[in-house]
Amino acid sequence: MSNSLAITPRKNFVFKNWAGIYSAKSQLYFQPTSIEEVVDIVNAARAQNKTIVTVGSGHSPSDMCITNEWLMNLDKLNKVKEFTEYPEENYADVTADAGLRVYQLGDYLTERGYAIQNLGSISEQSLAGIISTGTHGSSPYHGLVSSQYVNLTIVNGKGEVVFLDSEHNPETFRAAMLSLGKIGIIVRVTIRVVPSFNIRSTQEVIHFETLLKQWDSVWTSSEFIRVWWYPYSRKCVLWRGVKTSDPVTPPRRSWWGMPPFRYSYEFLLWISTKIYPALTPVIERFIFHRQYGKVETLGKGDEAVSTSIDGLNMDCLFSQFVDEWSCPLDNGIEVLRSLDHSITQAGQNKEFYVHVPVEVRCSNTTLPEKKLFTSDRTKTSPGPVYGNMLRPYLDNTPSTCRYAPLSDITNSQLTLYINATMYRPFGTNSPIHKWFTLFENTMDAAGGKPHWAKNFLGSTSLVPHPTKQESEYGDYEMRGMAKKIEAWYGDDLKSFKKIRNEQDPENIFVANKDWAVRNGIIDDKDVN
Ligand SMILES: Cc1cc2nc3c(=O)[nH]c(=O)nc-3n(C[C@H](O)[C@H](O)[C@H](O)COP(=O)(O)OP(=O)(O)OC[C@H]3O[C@@H](n4cnc5c(N)ncnc54)[C@H](O)[C@@H]3O)c2cc1C
Ligand SMILES: O=C1O[C@H](CO)C(O)=C1O
Repeated sequence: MSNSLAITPRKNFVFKNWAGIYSAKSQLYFQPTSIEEVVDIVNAARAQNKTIVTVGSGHSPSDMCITNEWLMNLDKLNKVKEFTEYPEENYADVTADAGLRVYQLGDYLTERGYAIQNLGSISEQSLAGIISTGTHGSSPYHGLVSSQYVNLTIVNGKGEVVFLDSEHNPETFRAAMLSLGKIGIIVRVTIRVVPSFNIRSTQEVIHFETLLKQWDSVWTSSEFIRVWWYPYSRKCVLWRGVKTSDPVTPPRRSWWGMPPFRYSYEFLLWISTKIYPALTPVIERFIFHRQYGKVETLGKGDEAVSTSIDGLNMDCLFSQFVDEWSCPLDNGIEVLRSLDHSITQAGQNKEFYVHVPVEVRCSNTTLPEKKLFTSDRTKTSPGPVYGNMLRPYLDNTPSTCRYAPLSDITNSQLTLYINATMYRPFGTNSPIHKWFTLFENTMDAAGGKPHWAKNFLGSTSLVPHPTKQESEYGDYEMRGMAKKIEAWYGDDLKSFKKIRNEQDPENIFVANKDWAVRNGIIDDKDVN
């Protein structure tokens, strides 16, 4: 085991996450340029009894990447290594260093006529980070982004380079596909990609009640679909997209996309947060009308054609807290009615106000038993070409949904995601505790679980040994959900922990221990 290093780390580097909520000064900050350097750093950490957090693009909203010990980032391990086309099968596999960002891979693939199959709202993430917390987009056909990954190479806590796929170490592959950085450092990935496609989307303004009335059919009406809910306006924006080979059209006009109006919106949010919270519903209605107009447009929404990345990504506006949960889509009407009622009541009682949009999305994380036939696919064929058909142990979506072929998909196959966003105008905090607690209780009662990356709060009653009283926590401070997480994930969590202990017996990756213990991923006794 080596104690000296060829790579020179930076000292006292301060990491701040994208939202700017959390920051920490690490003792040493490494940006390795090769897998060999990653191995050397892990071995040096073992020799010096240090822990390592690997951070991707730092887009996780929570404090999960916060550490005062060693911090690693793979922005300099970012080359495409191999690109293999399978023309008979109508897909290609691309192997790249895990520090490459999603948008960088997108650019590489566009030049070769290929595209990533499905994405979330942004493309800033690293290829390792995007799978490590269970990132998803919104589609009745596609699941977690990790379902597009064919294999991973990790450097584990013993300094070993381990190749993982469905045949080699499938159980470790399941753990590493959603690992929260706790199984090993992902250094290389292979992703299955499809011929490039554009997306023809329609954007309709609909009444909230229309969404609920159409619940049974709307989610399966398009390959890509998402809803932005504006509770005080009682309106939703229904965005639906299909693959097309048609050329890109000019982008939709965006009121808040223009700098003076964007600033005005943020300023109004600041006033409502700091001076007069009861203005929040008025501001929501004002900006909704500016951005989307006053007229309902069901069936006559405005159309646009964009590249796949532009179509799937969105303008996420300002620094924000986000609390996102999944639950069975079948429970959606009940959930939305309950949230709608609570938001209205809270506003009337001046208890709390919410920011918008509340994002309502779906995914299909069911998996077929056999590889799908792909030889007859065209550039615009809907649905996934799976990279693997294994469910990550820590997949937070309902495990009871069963696979059905595309033509037979109904709401029962689908996961509902609801994302509660609270902006931080000009980087200042908004109160979130009352809203997020109500949101979490509602989603929990609907059979939900939190997205691992986000600012879920939990409660001291859910943490075995809370270090503070409830009253000592800050408004937005995560209390943790260990007891719930243990109950929800059961044997899957036990398997994850067993594999974690095998891959990282010296606890090199138990750096942000507080986050992991308060959420039941690590047992306190194992790391003391
Ligand atoms: C504006 C915005 C929009 C978003 N939109 C969506 C969305 O639409 N859908 C969705 O599901 N999520 C969304 N997210 C969440 C985001 O996709 C996840 O937080 C994702 O994990 C971030 O990737 P990253 O590269 O920034 O990873 P980081 O946030 O840096 O790290 C996340 C986790 O991955 C681990 N990790 C990073 N690199 C490695 C590595 N090489 N090896 C092992 N572990 C590693 C870290 O240790 C950490 O546990 C959004 C976030 C923001 C801020
Ligand atoms: O975490 C997320 O942020 C955006 C919303 O602004 C999004 O879609 C997430 O998911």
